[in-house]
Amino acid sequence: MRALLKGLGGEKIQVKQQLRLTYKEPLSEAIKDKRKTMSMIASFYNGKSILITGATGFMGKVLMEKLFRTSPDLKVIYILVRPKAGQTTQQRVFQILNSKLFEKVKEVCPNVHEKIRAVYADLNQNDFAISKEDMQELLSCTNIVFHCAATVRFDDHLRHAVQLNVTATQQLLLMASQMPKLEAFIHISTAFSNCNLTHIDEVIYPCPVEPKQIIDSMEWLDDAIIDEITPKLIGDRPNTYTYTKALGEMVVQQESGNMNIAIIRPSIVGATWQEPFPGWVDNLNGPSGLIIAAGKGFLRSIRATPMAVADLIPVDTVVNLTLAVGWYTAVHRPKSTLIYHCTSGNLNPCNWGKMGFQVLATFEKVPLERAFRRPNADFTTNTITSQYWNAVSHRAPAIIYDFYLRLTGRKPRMTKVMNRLLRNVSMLEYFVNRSWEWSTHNTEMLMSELSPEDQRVFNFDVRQLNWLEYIENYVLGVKKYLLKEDMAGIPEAKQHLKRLRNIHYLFNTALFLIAWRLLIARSQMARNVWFFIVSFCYKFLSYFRASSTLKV
Ligand SMILES: CCCCCCCCCCCCCCCCCCCCCCCCCC(=O)SCCNC(=O)CCNC(=O)[C@H](O)C(C)(C)COP(=O)(O)OP(=O)(O)OC[C@H]1O[C@@H](n2cnc3c(N)ncnc32)[C@H](O)[C@@H]1OP(=O)(O)O
Ligand SMILES: NC(=O)C1=CN([C@@H]2O[C@H](COP(=O)(O)OP(=O)(O)OC[C@H]3O[C@@H](n4cnc5c(N)ncnc54)[C@H](OP(=O)(O)O)[C@@H]3O)[C@@H](O)[C@H]2O)C=CC1
Repeated sequence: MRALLKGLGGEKIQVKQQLRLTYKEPLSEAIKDKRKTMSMIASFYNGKSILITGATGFMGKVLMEKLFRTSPDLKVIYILVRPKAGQTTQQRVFQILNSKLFEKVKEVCPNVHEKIRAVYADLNQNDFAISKEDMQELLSCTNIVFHCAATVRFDDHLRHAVQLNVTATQQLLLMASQMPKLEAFIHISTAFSNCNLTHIDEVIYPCPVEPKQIIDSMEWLDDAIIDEITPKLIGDRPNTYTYTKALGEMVVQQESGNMNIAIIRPSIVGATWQEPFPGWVDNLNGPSGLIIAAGKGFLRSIRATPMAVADLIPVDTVVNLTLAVGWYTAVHRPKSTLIYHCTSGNLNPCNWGKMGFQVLATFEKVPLERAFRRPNADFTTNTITSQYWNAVSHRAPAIIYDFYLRLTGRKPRMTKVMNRLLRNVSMLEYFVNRSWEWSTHNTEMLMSELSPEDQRVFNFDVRQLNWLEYIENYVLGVKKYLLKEDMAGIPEAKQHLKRLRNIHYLFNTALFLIAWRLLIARSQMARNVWFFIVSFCYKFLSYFRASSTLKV
């Protein structure tokens, strides 16, 4: 019962008073009734002080938005922000609050700017470079911590990846352990932290070298030695990102003390499915960059296994699960650190073939503006054909285009762009040629613990996801929110694609004629074939003309 009342959070006192005044029936019945009509999770966050790291990131923004929209009476959200790209922390917050993503929030929570407190912090620094006063406030007031900040770059130097994904996590846990009002600490990891395995359970798998040893060694090893030992340390993982996220989980386990901690492991996080509106996305990570590259006609072929599971998960689904986990961890206080897989493959699988097909089908209807070539990408499954297509469909057109730019007195750039794209694609290939299985017992258990209202408001049931619709909205979202293209430009974009098609036909015909001309100039055999074809056509035409004259 206490847990239940705690779960009612901000409305706790109000509900108690109401019950005392009006009812004489047992409390449990009344609360059961209340459960049916109100969101326990939403009311839990009302009145709370919440600390979010990584709030300026893709997932962090959606997390804040949902919190403000569903729990407008929350006390404050502290966000750890650093200045970036010439913007102060305040300017960055201002920009986020004034973005399209936050339009609905402003209606529900008009004083949102008063409830968000940007704390200057750099997670790469000691004590995060947080001022003494700010630190004091954070330590004494915080109820819930959501740790989303990370470096998600696959090619990050091990030193930097360890600093952010391991050391900063350790420091944040140390901070959290000094928060007297802390109710839950939620750590966002990745489903790919153990991508060296094919079946992944909801447990922490230890890495051979202890995180503490890695953290210590990063302090005295120089970059050259780190570069040399990196492949040995990461072992059969594909990059420093997945390796350091696995170390981060070990740190969480080791430093958990008696805090209520949970770990969430999302798979490939994509655009929003439903909330606050479908298709919202604002960065190039995961599939988004490749969707643009395909839509603009740069990407024509990718080495991928069409039948491999595309374990995409919409960002709003991840956020709903995260908030439900925050509530459950604080209210039910599980004895051990629970791990929640936020994946789609085992409940509602989609494969890369289906996804690629739907991406191209959407571009047929809604093309991107100023494409380099027509969107016409395909999957290849082996390295040799992939290299062939890279040469023919990627590098050759780039070289020809650069030649054209030079001829017209402009600076060549396409070869550089193409090389960068191919490098990026090669880093993602590991993930599109394999399938994984994640067990989801904890996530399913949590779903069954939610009231019908919570299941609706904090929906993380991916079985309800219609992939074709989702992918179409994703592509539209990439066009609208990421590339900021106007839908009014679609007829012009279609016209541009028609021109590109005509140029393509013209180019191919010219290429064929030139090749043929060169061939017949050099080979007697080609000349004989040519004369045979010409005389055959001539005879056929003469016969056709003669027979049609006879009929008349
Ligand atoms: C049958 C028909 C078939 C048809 C077929 C059709 C096929 C066609 C259909 C195609 C779709 C279907 C297939 C999809 C496959 C998807 C696979 C996804 C797998 C993902 C697995 C993820 C698993 C793990 C999940 C996780 O747990 S991890 C989270 C995910 N993590 C990542 O996904 C990081 C990856 N990326 C990097 O690691 C770095 O990106 C790196 C790569 C090193 C590059 O690095 P670099 O070359 O430096 O390039 P960028 O830094 O990206 O920047 C470059 C420039 O863009 C700029 N720019 C960066 N941002 C932004 C931003 N916001 N806004 C604006 N600009 C930005 C930046 O300013 C810079 O501009 P500039 O400075 O040049 O002016
Ligand atoms: N996106 C995905 O596909 C997946 C993501 N995840 C996990 O989800 C979490 C969030 O990812 P996502 O939102 O996509 O990532 P983003 O790259 O969009 O966001 C990363 C956040 O971390 C912050 N950050 C990075 N370095 C520092 C620093 N030195 N000091 C302060 N803040 C810093 C960034 O701040 P700034 O804006 O200043 O750079 C940003 O707010 C991560 O833990 C990631 O591992 C897990 C699975 C898949």
